Amino acid sequence: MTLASQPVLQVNHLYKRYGRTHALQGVSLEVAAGEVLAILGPNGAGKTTLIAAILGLLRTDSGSISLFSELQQSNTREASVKQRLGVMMQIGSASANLTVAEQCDLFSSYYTNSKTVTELLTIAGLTEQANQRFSRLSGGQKQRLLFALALAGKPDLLFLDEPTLGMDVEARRALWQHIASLKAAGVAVVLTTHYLEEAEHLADRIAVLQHGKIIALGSPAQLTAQISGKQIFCKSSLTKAQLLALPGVQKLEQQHERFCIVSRAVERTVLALLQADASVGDLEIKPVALEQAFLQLTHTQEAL
Ligand SMILES: Nc1ncnc2c1ncn2[C@@H]1O[C@H](COP(=O)(O)OP(=O)(O)OP(=O)(O)O)[C@@H](O)[C@H]1O
Repeated sequence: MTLASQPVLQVNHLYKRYGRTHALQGVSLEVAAGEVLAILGPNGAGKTTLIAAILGLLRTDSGSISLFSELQQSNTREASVKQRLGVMMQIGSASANLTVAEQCDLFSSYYTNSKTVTELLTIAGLTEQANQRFSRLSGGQKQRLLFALALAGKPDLLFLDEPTLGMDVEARRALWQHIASLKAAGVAVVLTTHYLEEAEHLADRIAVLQHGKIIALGSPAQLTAQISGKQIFCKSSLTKAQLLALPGVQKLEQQHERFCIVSRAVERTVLALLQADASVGDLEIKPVALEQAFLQLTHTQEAL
């Protein structure tokens, strides 16, 4: 491995217990410069614990974390490392009484090589709201400001926890574009999201966390390829019960006038469908969506 391709973050066999709860059970992962890693997982999976451990905000039980190729102590980070990290705060942790410009000024002052207040206002799209108090902003505006503040120190490694929560579609797309340009500039990004479309759109790799373990790690295409099923879209005069009874069918949904049938034996399902209903129309077969892959992965694991 060349120096340029050294991971900016390496997590090895990380364990953390809270009393009898195993929050992290041997988590290992790496993130390279210019890579976007999405961490997905159901509530309580250990996402927040993992990110807090990486940031040095808690003492882990065992395992190791390296940042920028340097082994880190469990619950502290040197100033030189902090200068290279960007973290998007939760809305509740921002100072409600400061104005937008004051928040930008405060965050710029933490870093030796920082963006200016004007630059941060532009990133947030809040130049006109510079003198408004944080508490007066809409939910989406607050999220945009918190995103901009995370960039105040021109980070090499950026952590985004549910970055587009509460944003409308337009603001979400704009933020996605911004993340893509950071990635192109070599910034490594670790993000958590509940929007699978977001993970699919942004992430080079997705780590699926459940009960403190990584149960799947790979590109969105690799994750969906792990799932044997395919989606069959069609218009049909059969009833839902008849469609569900076709061979190989795992799941059925009605989407406007079309059905979406998830099948683990697509050829057999389609053959039986055509035999049972000669009027089938608008037939289309697609790989399963990431959402189904995610549900199947987490359910399979739950059943083990
Ligand atoms: N300070 C704590 N004390 C005790 N248990 C904790 C503490 N923090 C987290 N836990 C437990 O550890 C497990 C992992 O929690 P964590 O908050 O990391 O999950 P998460 O994936 O971030 O969940 P969510 O999506 O709901 O935010 C959960 O069972 C949680 O109850």
